[in-house]
Amino acid sequence: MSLLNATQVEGGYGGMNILKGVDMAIDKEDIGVIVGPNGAGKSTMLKAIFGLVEVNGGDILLRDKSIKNSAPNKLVELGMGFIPQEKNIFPSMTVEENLEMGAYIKPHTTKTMLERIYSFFPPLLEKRKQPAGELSGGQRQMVAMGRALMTEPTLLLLDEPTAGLSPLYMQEIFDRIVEINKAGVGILMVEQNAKQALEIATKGFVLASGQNLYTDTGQNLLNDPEVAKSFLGG
Ligand SMILES: Nc1ncnc2c1ncn2[C@@H]1O[C@H](COP(=O)(O)OP(=O)(O)OP(=O)(O)O)[C@@H](O)[C@H]1O
Repeated sequence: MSLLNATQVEGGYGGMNILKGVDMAIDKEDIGVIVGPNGAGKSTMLKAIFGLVEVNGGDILLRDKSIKNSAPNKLVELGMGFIPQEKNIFPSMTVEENLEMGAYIKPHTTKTMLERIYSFFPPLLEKRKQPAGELSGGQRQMVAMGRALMTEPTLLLLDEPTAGLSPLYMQEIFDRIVEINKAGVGILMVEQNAKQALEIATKGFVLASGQNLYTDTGQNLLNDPEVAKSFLGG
């Protein structure tokens, strides 16, 4: 049984299908990375899984049950977390308030979860009383990830977690993602920093024009000359 099994997903905006039959399966042990050119439908696929984009065809199963077109709040209750690329923190609230907001469906676990989040992201403990908007880009991304982890998801969806970060912070975020995965959370993320992301990917998906072009382990995609030439900058 896959944690997530999306088959032949069609969907998009206003009746127009951006996704034209996309397949994607993720297990608990997996770090799945979606790469591909601008406009390929990478973000649209994540949003379709999280109920933010209408799915018109195919199916999306979470632990063998269809969640197609389920509302995001229901999906959070079922163990899914989603971190959008933009506006993923409340800048005027403190780091800790941001994290506490994440625990809304399980308020009784707040204290334990805060401790767990601070162990994943030590810099956040130090800055817990500061407004999140004052933090560096990498630390703000940690707040966004921490907030999503407060509900103890089993599947975490991340839309370009390293966008706009320096190479050092990028690697730090990827390292944290590996640790979160090792703690038992399946990962599916969209990345523009394709090479570095595929390094940690157990599964890589190259999307183009709303379709799967290549699906393989991250390492095999990195070693594939065709993929390297067309999608990884040679
Ligand atoms: N809210 C929306 N309404 C209508 N069309 C949209 C909307 N969001 C995205 N699109 C269109 O859907 C297509 C796929 O967009 P998507 O954001 O999924 O691409 P992507 O592969 O994530 O690329 P990028 O790296 O540019 O974000 C694009 O043609 C885009 O213009």
